[in-house]
Order: sequence, then structure tokens, then C-alpha cells
Amino acid sequence: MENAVQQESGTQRYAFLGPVGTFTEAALVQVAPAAQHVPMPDVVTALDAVRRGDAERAVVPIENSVEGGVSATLDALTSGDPLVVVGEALVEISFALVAAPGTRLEDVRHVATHPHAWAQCRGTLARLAPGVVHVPATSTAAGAALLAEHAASGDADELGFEAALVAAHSAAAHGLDVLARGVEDNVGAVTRFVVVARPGTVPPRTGADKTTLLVHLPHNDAGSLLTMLEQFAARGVNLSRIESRPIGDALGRYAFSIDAEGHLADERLAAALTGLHRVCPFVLFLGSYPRADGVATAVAPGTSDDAFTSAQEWVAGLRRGLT
Ligand SMILES: O=C(O)C(=O)Cc1ccccc1
Repeated sequence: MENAVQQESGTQRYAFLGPVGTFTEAALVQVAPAAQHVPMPDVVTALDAVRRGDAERAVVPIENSVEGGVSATLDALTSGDPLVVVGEALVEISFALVAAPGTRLEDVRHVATHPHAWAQCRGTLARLAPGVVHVPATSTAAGAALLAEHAASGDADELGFEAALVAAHSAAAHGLDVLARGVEDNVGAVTRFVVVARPGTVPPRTGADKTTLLVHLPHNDAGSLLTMLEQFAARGVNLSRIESRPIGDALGRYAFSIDAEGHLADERLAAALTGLHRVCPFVLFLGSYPRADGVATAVAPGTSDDAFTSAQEWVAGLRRGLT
């Protein structure tokens, strides 16, 4: 079976946040090593490639243990033609500082990298190279690629940065000098990546699944957040992530991006969804998929599939006049 999946992914095109050497590529290698890997310049372009049918899947970062949610991904997933999450991968994150051959640490005043990479290394870099300034890049590897290109053509001075922060595992591959390794502020940080597809079939339930949703609050008064959360709590559904994103039409209007433990096929999760549908003006189902850590969903007493179906049968019986 695994071979069949592998073979199938071997013929599939997976768009990812490129270029080669990003953490996202490392996540893609975990989930579909045999697939065709198609680097994209940013998350929006990677997701749009799936929307257009130019790729079957996209792999993009969604959350990390230091900086929290990746807003660009959360927003791009939920605007435009529908997409769903069909899988996830976890990558341990460690960074290296690279520069054109011959550059000394004391020459480094500006460092190009992805904003999430900068946020995870700024403390260490401030100690290593006091006064150093961040130059935003679309990815870690994109900054390094520019450095390598300009070093080769001898016009590195025009670039506006002297170094790049890259994934430690690919530091050697850029053809640059490694000035420092392990420059992250938090050792053991992890980033979570999602595999995204066009809506269609939902991956089968494994017993260790997550469901991703976007929800608008029922009404804007005291207790509206609680009303939404009660839909999960009353059915014993635990949340592994919840964060607010501005809806964008007016100040103070927020949507909630949520990961719930469980699968659409779980009765307790289905019951939570029906509750949300009743009380919230907008609920977007963004997929049920196996958890990367394989941790089985905890089932509180009275929230198993059997408990839900026997309760439904009892009510059905009452309606038929049985007592
Ligand atoms: O830029 C990359 O290499 C990415 O894959 C995005 C990213 C950046 C920083 C931490 C985790 C993922």
C-alpha cells in the first residue's frame, strides 16, 4: 500500500516555497520524496499553482513553535478558490549564517532572510554582530541564492546585504562560507508544514487526526467567543491551535483559524461541526488529515462514536414512540 502511495506521488507535482534548500523543501522530502518537486517564489504562488491545476499538491509552512502562525499561509489558504489540507510534516529548525567567500563576521551589517527566520535568530545575531539589520527575503534560501549569484558576478556590494540566514542542513550547498552555525535563539524549535490540495476526497481517518477550520463568531457581544468554543468543549473535542486573523473589512472584525483534534468521520467532531454551523455565520472546512506526530486522539468518557450513535438511536426511538 505504501508503495502504491509512493508510486502515485512519484508522478505528482508538488509545489513548495523555494528555491532548493528551504526548510519547506525538507518538509516536502519527508512527505513525498519521489514526487516532482516544483520550487515557487512565495506561498501565494505555490497555493495558486494547485488552484490552477499546475501542481497536484503544495507544501507550505503554517506554524512554528517560536513565532506562532505564518500569517501569509493562513490568509492565502482561505482567500481565493477553495483548498484543503491533506497532510502535515514537522521539521526541527536550526540556522546558519552564510556569506560570500572571504567575508568576515565584522563585515556583516545586513542579513537577508525570511521574516520567521529573523525572528528566531535576532537575539543571537545581535550578540554576534551588534547593530545588524534584517533585510526581508521571500525565503531563507532565496537570500543565499542572491548572495551566491552576486558573489559570482563580482557585484556583491550592490546587493544591500552581506550575509544570509539559512537552514543549517543546506548551509554547505549554497557555495558560500559558513560564518556561524546554530544561531537560533531557541534550540529545538519546530516548524509545522501542511500539504495542500484541491477539495475532493478527505484522507481516511487514522485515529490520530486533525481538522482545520476557519470560523467567524456568532455575534459581536459578551460571550460570543465562548459560544463558539462551547461547540467543541461540549463534544469533548480538544483544540491544538487557535488564532485570530483580521477579516479585513473593518477594524475589530476577526476570524478564528482553528486546528481541532479528530477527523470529520469522528462523531464527536461531526457534532461540533453541526453545532458551529448552527451558531456561527461562517464556517470553512479546511480538511481532516493524519497528524505528523501520530498521537492518538484522546476520547473523553461519553464522546466515543458508540456513545454518539447510541444516543442518536435512543432519540430516534423516542420519536417513533418507543420509551
Ligand atoms: O525560508 C524557508 O526556508 C522556509 O521554508 C520558511 C521558513 C522560514 C523560517 C522558519 C521555518 C520556515
